[in-house]
Amino acid sequence: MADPASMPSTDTSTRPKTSTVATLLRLRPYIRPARNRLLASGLMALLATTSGLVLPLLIVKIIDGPVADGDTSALWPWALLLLVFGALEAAFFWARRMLTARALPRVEEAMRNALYEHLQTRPVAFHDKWSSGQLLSRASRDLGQIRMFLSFVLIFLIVNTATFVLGSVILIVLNPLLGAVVTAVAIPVIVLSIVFEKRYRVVTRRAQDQAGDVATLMEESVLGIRILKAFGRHRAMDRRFAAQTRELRGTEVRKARLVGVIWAVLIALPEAMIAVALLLGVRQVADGTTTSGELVGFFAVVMYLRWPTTSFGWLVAATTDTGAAAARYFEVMDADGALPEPEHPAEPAKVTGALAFENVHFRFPDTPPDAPDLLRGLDLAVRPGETIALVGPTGCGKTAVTALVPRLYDVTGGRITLDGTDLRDLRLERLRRIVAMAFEESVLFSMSVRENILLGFPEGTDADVERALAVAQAGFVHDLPWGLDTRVGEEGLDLSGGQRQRLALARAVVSRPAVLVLDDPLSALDVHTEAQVERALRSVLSTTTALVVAHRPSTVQLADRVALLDHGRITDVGTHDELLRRSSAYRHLMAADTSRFRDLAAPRLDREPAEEAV
Ligand SMILES: Nc1ncnc2c1ncn2[C@@H]1O[C@H](COP(=O)(O)OP(=O)(O)OP(=O)(O)O)[C@@H](O)[C@H]1O
Repeated sequence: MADPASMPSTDTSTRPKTSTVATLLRLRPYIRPARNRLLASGLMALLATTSGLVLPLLIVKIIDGPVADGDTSALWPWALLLLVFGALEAAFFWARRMLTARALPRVEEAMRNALYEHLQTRPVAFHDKWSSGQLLSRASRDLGQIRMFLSFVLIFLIVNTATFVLGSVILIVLNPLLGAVVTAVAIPVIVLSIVFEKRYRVVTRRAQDQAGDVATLMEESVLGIRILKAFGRHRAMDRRFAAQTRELRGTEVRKARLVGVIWAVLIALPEAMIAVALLLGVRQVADGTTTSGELVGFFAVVMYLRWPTTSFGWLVAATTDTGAAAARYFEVMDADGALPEPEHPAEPAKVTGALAFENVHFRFPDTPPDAPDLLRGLDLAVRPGETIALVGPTGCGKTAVTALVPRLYDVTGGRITLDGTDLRDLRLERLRRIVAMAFEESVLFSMSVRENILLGFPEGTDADVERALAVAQAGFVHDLPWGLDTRVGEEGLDLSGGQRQRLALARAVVSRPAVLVLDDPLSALDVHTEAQVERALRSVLSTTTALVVAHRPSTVQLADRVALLDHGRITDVGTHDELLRRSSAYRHLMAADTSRFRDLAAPRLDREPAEEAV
């Protein structure tokens, strides 16, 4: 469970303040494969702008030449040139788009794949801390923003700046005084953009985080829709969702206001400068210090520079949005804490399955410093082929103990050994092939039944699958519309809790693992199906070392011995009967179910198991 204080939150005040440029520069490794295309695309954009800038110069020539002389026949070559440069501008723009059209989705794909791989390799502790909505919004919205920036904003930022510089040079050459007046606009534009970027950065980051929170709530509400409906809470959730979207809207409006202000200023400033230049220019024509052709040409260039100038505010905003999106992306990518792999991994030739917990201490990473460890010197030895039931009061750490065996978490003290080898000396991949797990909550993926069962054992055959199905008493899959090929999981056929649990059990046993860890794996089964599964499971457990979290006496029956977990330690180990005799704590735990347990000691299997709805 994540501690709210340590959750990635929408509070932007505590984050390291890396500049937008520094953050964007971190995109370089991803852009590298598309670098040549991006450069070529930038070149095309520059050529397009240069071709466009030639057009006003041609107009000067036409007005001062054929138009002033009244020589219509001399007009044609100029008109043709106008056409050629106009066509060139269009062709270069087309080439620019084509160059980035294929390359940039690849950059986005590479970044998304890197993020996915990173998430897959992060330890469970990382996922405890991050909400799925925040991760989803980073993988979708933020990466989309980065692609938009690379395909459009970055190029125009460079090209518009280059156009402005080139255009300013032309203006100053055409008319130094008017050119100086018009290009002086760059100074307030730059100053205002810097001020704007600083303020906008905070707001855009807040908006992106709030969008992530909205995604989280949306996802939780969709996944938990049955619970919300059953408890009649959908209206309350509506209100909560509306409150979050209202907050997001407020931030978006603030963003829009900031953009509106800078946009208005960046339009008004050049217009004011143009008005001043126009007055001065008309006087110059009247004085005869410039020709009307030169004045028209000058203003044609000025008009050409309007978009690069006015778009600057929008481009700065989009760049800042992207800086914040990239920061959010790298926040996830920078999160480390991966379980360390051994430098010199042990390579046991044969695994017998002797599992030993030696003075194990454990606390979840986000446990407050003043809270005691969850496991406080736990000792337990499981012999090869033995099944131990782990029993204890709710919340005492049984699930935590099981999670330590496949190293979903690492012990914080002591060690766990397999055939005498510290688990941390085995490569994770090797360890997770030795240890198979079935959790109480059985998650199935949107894949076929076969793929779900062979998830951790892809080389398994249909015979392996059939054997696992028999152990898990999951023959019902053959009655599904497409048998083993039926798609289940979120996008597939809905299965009952008991059916899911049996598939999860089949997934755990299919590879005949040396060590089997089962966290209350039969909790969703009716008593008769449970008894059948137990009978079939016994054959597997006779050859496998197993640790089984048991809440019900019927599950305890599977075990050779029972370990009682209390206050972070194993307080007693023995057979069920021994513990019933000597441990009042155990008797207390089992009391509620003892009568049922006695019944199950000789289960009546002559009746048909209750049917579970598909
Ligand atoms: N990811 C986590 N981060 C922090 N604390 C956690 C996390 N998971 C569980 N806990 C806490 O650790 C304690 C032990 O949890 P655990 O699930 O191991 O207990 P359990 O004995 O399996 O309980 P139950 O019998 O109810 O399944 C609980 O107090 C729980 O709130």
